[in-house]
Amino acid sequence: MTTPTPSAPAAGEEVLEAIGLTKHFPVRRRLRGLFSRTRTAVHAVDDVQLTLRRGRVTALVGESGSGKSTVARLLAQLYPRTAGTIALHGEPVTVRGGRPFRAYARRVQLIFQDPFASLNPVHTVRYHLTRALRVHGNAGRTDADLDAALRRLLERVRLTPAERYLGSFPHELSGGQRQRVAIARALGADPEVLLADEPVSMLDVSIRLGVLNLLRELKEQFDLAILYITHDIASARYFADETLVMYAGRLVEGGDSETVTQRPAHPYTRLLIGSAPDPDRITGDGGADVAERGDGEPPSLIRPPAGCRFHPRCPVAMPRCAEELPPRLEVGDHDGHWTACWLYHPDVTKAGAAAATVGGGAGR
Ligand SMILES: Nc1ncnc2c1ncn2[C@@H]1O[C@H](COP(=O)(O)OP(=O)(O)OP(=O)(O)O)[C@@H](O)[C@H]1O
Repeated sequence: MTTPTPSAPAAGEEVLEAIGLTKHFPVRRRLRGLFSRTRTAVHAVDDVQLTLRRGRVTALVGESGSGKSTVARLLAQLYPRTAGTIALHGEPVTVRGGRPFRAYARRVQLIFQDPFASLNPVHTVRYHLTRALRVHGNAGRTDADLDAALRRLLERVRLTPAERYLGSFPHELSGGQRQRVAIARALGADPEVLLADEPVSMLDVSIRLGVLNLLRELKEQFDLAILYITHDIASARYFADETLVMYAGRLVEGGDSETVTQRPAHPYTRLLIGSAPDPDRITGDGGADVAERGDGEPPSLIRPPAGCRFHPRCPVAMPRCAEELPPRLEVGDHDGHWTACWLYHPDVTKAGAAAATVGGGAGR
């Protein structure tokens, strides 16, 4: 793991940044469309800006299909992007396979939702961890070095005594233990960034908190920058320092987790938080799993709605919302709290204030 040195960057320092990150997946044309000039594409991610900082968890929250996993895969450089920049410590990076990819993966590791699928069933824990250590040059020179490194990794994810787990195959472990092995494997690279794509959503409710607490401890111990992808906004409040809300491929709100979850500004975030309680939730208060909510459908990402993508479902949409894309606007209640919603444009807030003065009504 990164040992703090006098020149080590301070906690909170920017590690990985996405600027205007965009991914459109081309759609294969049917015979009828072969003669048409228009190319169709799934607009999975559009113009995403985000910054991951040392020692901080950033949650990316949204319903199924909103583009969260695509953001993680783009940040991991597993997909080429359609547009935008990914910068590591301020340096734009684009890598496609080979040695540069390995060097990048040493610093930026991805953890998947399903630890069973991501671990090879025919190999033991020892094999998986040894491979990660070797690929990233952290296995040492002797067998004793390797043994010590393996033990350290398992201790870090609280799988002790190590001997009990090293010879196990994935099917011999519980879901939580498998996810801990997947986390240990990621740590084998000694990364600065962990991209955790729904790391607990496949796990039993009773063990989710344990795995999130482990990630939090690791974040603190090693000053990791963590992107936590989830559809459960309540767990974002519990676990993340900052929360970003994604709808239909675009970010619609962001700020510190307490503010975004307690004083949501965007009508979509409000809907997320106000929806029916979800029995699968990690914590008992507030928030819900939008993927399970019944009201309204996310839009087609092949022909996304003009203006604000949420306007067809929005209970307070104005004519402008269907025409113009809202920019990021300061909400004004807390430093850094922003939303992409016309309700927060100075024109609208001033008109609201005037109406409130005259009639004592109108507000957001
Ligand atoms: N390889 C691909 N080819 C074409 N379309 C894709 C591809 N991968 C994702 N998509 C589409 O991009 C959109 C965003 O998908 P993505 O998996 O990123 O969403 P998500 O928010 O992570 O959803 P989930 O929580 O279900 O994983 C979806 O409409 C999806 O169908």
